[in-house]
Amino acid sequence: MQKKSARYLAVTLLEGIEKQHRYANLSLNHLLQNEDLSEVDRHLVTRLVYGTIQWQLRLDYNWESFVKRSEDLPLWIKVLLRVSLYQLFFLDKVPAHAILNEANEIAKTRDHGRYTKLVNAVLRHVQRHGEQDYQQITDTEQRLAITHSMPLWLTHRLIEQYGAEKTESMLAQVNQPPRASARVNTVKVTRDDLLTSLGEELPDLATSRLSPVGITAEGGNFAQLIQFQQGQLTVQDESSMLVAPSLQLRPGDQVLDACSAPGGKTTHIASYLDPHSGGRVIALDIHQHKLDLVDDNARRLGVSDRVVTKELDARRVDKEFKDAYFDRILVDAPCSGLGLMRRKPEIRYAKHEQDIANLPKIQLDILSAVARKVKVNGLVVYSTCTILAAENQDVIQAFLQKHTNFELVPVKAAQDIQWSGDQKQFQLLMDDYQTDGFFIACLKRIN
Ligand SMILES: C[S@@+](CC[C@H](N)C(=O)[O-])C[C@H]1O[C@@H](n2cnc3c(N)ncnc32)[C@H](O)[C@@H]1O
Repeated sequence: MQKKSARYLAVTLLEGIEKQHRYANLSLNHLLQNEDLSEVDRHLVTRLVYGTIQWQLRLDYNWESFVKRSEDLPLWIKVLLRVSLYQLFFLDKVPAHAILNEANEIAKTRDHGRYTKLVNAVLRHVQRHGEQDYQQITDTEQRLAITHSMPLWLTHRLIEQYGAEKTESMLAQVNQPPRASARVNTVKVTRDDLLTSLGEELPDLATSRLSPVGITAEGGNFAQLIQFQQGQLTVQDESSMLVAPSLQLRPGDQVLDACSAPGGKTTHIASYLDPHSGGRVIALDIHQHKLDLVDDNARRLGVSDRVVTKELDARRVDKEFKDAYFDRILVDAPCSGLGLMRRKPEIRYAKHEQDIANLPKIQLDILSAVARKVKVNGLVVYSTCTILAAENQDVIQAFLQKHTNFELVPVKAAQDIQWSGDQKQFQLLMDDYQTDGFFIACLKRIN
């Protein structure tokens, strides 16, 4: 059998991601593990998959107007055109004739070659006329949506919330390659010692500007290092590392982590606790298979002695725990994840306004259910990896209206961090420190 080319593999993978709503990173890892590809081809497939998803709407804008009833075309043609245009516009080193030839070869293998002429005609046309000039789009929302490849409804919501200028700056950041980032596991090693041992292994290694336990690198993959297997570090975005310090933990605290899987924050919380003083974090999740990941992570990071996992819908905590039992509670709520668009570019197209409309109720229900379980003077931290007020500030406002025995207190961080907007509610945006978008609010029970 003829070996499949990198471009053919990228087209097939992208088709599957879109049709079956799969995660790009998981699908790509699976492909890279199962196909026998050279290093060059591995890089090319990775670039084609992420780049094409990132710029999808902008790429479509460049061909759709030349094709009648473009929406009726089979998905594989749309994907093939996107992958080809991505190479024409973004990859300087690939000659145009090679891109067109390969697209032609792929088109011949599908649907009995029925669409080969169309694919060739569209690509020749775009090659002759070049990329569209987006500055010509007079409507601001549409211009930003196309330029940065963001669905129009989402661009509209962001402009409404943050204004056009901030939205543009944020969106420009979203399509930049993110730095790799990891949290040092201080249970096993100090940051300085780990940096020394990582030495030359990773390019452009640096300490985080947000967290005293964060490290970043220009490229590379922290999860492939021996230090990862040894539990000296774990992969985590710098923004997520701000959650555990905001709980202001003490060694003997009883902590509830209401939505814990896969355990990034549970294990960070655990690093502040001392099992000999009775310190413990109970990690809940609605899915048992995800809790297995929390257990695996706790074992690898050497904190199993202070982590207890339990399958439970956090809205049902009443069945399991007495009121005022915990010193600290974290609700790292299920959310739209729109703050993660840099690392998961497909999120922006997979989420629709109606999916998001249902989330605030679930978020508020979880927060309200667990709030009774914290002691007087104890803290409940609410966090999400999204940037929409409906899932963040509005949830907090609705909670405070119903729970007059709680007040908002400032979010404590170990390092000086600047953010715009309400200073009591921490909303980090992707362009602030080139991290994921993240929200944290700290609620204190006052009686
Ligand atoms: C944002 S993720 C948590 C990430 C995690 N805190 C970490 O740092 O690795 C939200 C989690 O909430 C879980 N979840 C969703 N609904 C839930 C519910 N009603 N009760 C408990 N967990 C829930 C999901 O399965 C998911 O694992």
